[in-house]
Amino acid sequence: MLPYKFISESRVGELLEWEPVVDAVEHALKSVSTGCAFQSPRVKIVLPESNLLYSTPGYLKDDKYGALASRVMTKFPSNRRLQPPRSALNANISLMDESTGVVKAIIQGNELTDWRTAAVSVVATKHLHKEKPKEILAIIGAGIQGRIHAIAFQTCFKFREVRIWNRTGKRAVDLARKLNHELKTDAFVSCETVSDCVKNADVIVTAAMAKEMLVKHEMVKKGAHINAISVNPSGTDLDEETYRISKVFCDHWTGVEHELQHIIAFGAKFVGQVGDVIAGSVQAPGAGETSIFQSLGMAVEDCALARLIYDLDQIVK
Ligand SMILES: NC(=O)C1=CN([C@@H]2O[C@H](COP(=O)(O)OP(=O)(O)OC[C@H]3O[C@@H](n4cnc5c(N)ncnc54)[C@H](OP(=O)(O)O)[C@@H]3O)[C@@H](O)[C@H]2O)C=CC1
Ligand SMILES: O=C(O)C1=NCCCC1
Repeated sequence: MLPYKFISESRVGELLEWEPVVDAVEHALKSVSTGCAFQSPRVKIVLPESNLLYSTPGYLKDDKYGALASRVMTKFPSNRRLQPPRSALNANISLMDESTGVVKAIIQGNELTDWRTAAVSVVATKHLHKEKPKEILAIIGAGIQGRIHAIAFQTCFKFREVRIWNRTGKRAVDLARKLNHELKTDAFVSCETVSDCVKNADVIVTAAMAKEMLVKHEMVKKGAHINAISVNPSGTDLDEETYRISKVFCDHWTGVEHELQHIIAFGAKFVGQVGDVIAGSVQAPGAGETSIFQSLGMAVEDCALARLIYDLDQIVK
């Protein structure tokens, strides 16, 4: 018998639903603005063959989603070429008792990472693109994050049209077809060019990990909101001018200082954390202002989800 609970990927998948996940990450995002988030910048170790090991410990002080947790994640990009292919990112979370520090659960963390990242983009869009049109969504990248963002956004906002572009075009075509079938809709369409995908979109998600700047400022509608998900110190999915002309928001300042110097060097001005807008200390972008949420991911988001999963595992049979 293990001295802690083990919660597998499949159990996590059974337990999660969008409404509570969005609520949990909204608490986590707000906590950075209210003194309830205790976390450090992400620790990253470069392994042979440029593989990566990340560690993100944190403590979220919150009645509903408070938790002490630490995530260990690896990024082995060549996993996608294995037979059968495996996810490039693999994560596990240890959840500790808040009064003793003793580990009470190990949670497999890939589903958690996918859901929380998409839910964070949903919350950023809700607060930074408030009362603005949400008719057309453009998704750049049909990998794991592209897919989960498509599902989360369609569940939470119901866009009239969800366009998907991917470097390997067939993956976008297949994803659009599969999602139309699974969600019983015809809203999902694939696009052959980035420009066709982004044109007139109200909201854009970039999750392509690209080395080239795929989205150019002239493609982006004035007043659109962009969720830039990719975490890539050597490149961005958006061009420099898009950063310069937009109001740029982050999840946490320490992450910006630590990991986003290349974007600051473009002349991007970070105006606040999403949590500052939720807490009311920074204004949301106005009508006609284009906004970017530059997502990095942070420990307190994992804390909130680990707590939600642990609590649900106790009550859902
Ligand atoms: N902000 C956060 O909290 C999180 C961020 N991430 C980041 O999100 C990004 C996507 O992750 P994930 O979906 O899991 O990865 P996947 O490996 O599942 O998908 C990668 C996607 O990027 C595309 N791509 C790779 N290289 C290029 C290129 N040079 N030009 C254009 N497209 C390219 C791939 O296209 P193709 O199919 O043609 O290969 C594919 O669509 C990563 O940068 C990851 O680090 C992930 C989790 C959390
Ligand atoms: O989920 C996170 O946090 C990630 N961190 C760095 C790389 C991509 C995912």
